[in-house]
Amino acid sequence: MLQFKDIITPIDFIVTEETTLKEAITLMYRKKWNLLPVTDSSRYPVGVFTRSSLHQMVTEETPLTTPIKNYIKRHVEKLSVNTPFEKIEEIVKNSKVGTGVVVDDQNHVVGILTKTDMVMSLLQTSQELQTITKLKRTLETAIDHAFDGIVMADERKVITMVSPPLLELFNLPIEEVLNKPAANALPHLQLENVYESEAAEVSGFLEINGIKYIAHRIPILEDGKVIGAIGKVVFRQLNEVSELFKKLQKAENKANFYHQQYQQAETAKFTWDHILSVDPWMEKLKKSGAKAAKGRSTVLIRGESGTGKELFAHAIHNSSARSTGKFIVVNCAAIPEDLLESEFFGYENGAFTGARPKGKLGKFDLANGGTLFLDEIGDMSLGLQAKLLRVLQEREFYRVGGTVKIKVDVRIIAATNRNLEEMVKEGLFREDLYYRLNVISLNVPPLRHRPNDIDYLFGQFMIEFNQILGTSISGMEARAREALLDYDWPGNVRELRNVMERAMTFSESGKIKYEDLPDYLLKQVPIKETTLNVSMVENAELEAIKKALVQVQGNKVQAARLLGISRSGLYEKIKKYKLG
Ligand SMILES: Nc1ncnc2c1ncn2[C@@H]1O[C@H](COP(=O)(O)OP(=O)(O)OP(=O)(O)O)[C@@H](O)[C@H]1O
Repeated sequence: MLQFKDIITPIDFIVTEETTLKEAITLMYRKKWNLLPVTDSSRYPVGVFTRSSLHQMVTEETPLTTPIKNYIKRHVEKLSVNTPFEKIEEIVKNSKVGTGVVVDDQNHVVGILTKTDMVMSLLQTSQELQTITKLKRTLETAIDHAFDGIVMADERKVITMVSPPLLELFNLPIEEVLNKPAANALPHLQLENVYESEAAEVSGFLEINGIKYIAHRIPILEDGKVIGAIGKVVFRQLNEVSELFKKLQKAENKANFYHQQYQQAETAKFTWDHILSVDPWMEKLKKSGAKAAKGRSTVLIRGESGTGKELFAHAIHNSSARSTGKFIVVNCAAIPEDLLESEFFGYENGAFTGARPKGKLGKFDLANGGTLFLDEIGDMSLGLQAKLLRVLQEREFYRVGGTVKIKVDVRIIAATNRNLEEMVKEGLFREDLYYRLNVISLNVPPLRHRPNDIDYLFGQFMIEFNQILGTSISGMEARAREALLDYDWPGNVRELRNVMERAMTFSESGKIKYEDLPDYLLKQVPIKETTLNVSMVENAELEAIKKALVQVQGNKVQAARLLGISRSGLYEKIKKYKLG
């Protein structure tokens, strides 16, 4: 009779509390395991080191030489090597973890047992079992609960069984797979190969939706004839551990890395294709931006923080005639007031104490022949506004402490999330500069006004973060999705991106769950715009009003003019639709 001990994966190493992070990663990577049993020197179990322990150490940037002892999970899911075989089905069904630690009679760790191990051994030893129905039921239970994807085909190369994780990975409904020829339903797996080769094989790394996977193809042989095939698709733990390993080696700092890279490189990294959206208004805005790019006029990009204003600036530069020139970013709010002038115009030798002896080039010099992106222009002091206006008018300037006029050919793109008109009224922003900058104005709508984008961006960021983080998240629970759609995203796309990154880092199950979302987001009382009972015509009207308000930054007089209705008419509608 088949026993547990016949199907476990034996261990040929000892991991103790003193094992270092580096050794643990190397082992997990080499063995392709998602759990290491930790023992004392006599092999008595003391805990387990899991994928999430590893994740935590990497995220905390723990040095590679650190012992793993403080990151071990002390609760060990133990299985006796003498467990009767009939209990397998029960264990597969009830165990919450995908991998158990196997101990012998003396409580020594002798191996580990994964659900996939069980399935594979059951398949290979099927002839030994007498009752076919029992085998089938056990097999189905195991397949349903296996962590990896499993598929079986019969002698006609038709699929007879498939596991849920595999369907999830390829995003296929079961009807399109079960009882269909393997070559049509799951062409990427190439299961049909083994009917000819009669030998088991393993694919290289394959990829779908940013998730890397490996396909094992195993022929089922009877009297030298292939009577079926089994495909095993390993993606979850393998992917995560190997990606983490690679990432650690490169000492890569995920998102920050990309951000710094594009900020420092002085080139515009993004094009129109990087501005992801399915919103018709955004599409229009991208077209207007592309048109504006062709000229040399100043462009003013407006919109709330995190809506993608900087992306627009990059894309304009990249699709302009000066795309081979530099793209220089200045965040007007981030530079201390007393340094702003020299940042912009540079300084001559010895212009002030502490200045470098050779002088310094300013952003206008650097951007010559290219584009200067002035982010947060609304935060610039009045004094500097006057100087900027002069450069924009005369296209020449003096360095700080300099006497020679410098001529430059720079295109200005400015961005702000502040209400410049109000600032002009309050005397905080120069009116003449406002008109100079506001030649072409693009108003990027906030995310809450483009609900279809919210859903679309989840999917796109999921693909991107699967690649960056090395995770294999294939979807989102309905409840989590609802919570995210209900939220009003004050931080716009930047916030959505961060929430996705966080949720994908914390997710343990291959799907983003409600619990993976930050608390502040769940506690917010949703804005119930959708509970308003409006007809289709009214809905169109509501949309038009919302768009007009976004376009003019909430200025109701301008919005009414844009819509061709009276101001009081607009106020009435705002009240009706509860927009105010
Ligand atoms: N449509 C979009 N598609 C993909 N990514 C986007 C989109 N809009 C914004 N992002 C991402 O959101 C983040 C914020 O974008 P960006 O810095 O361009 O916003 P911003 O409006 O300039 O913000 P701020 O006003 O705070 O400077 C970036 O990581 C950017 O890549």
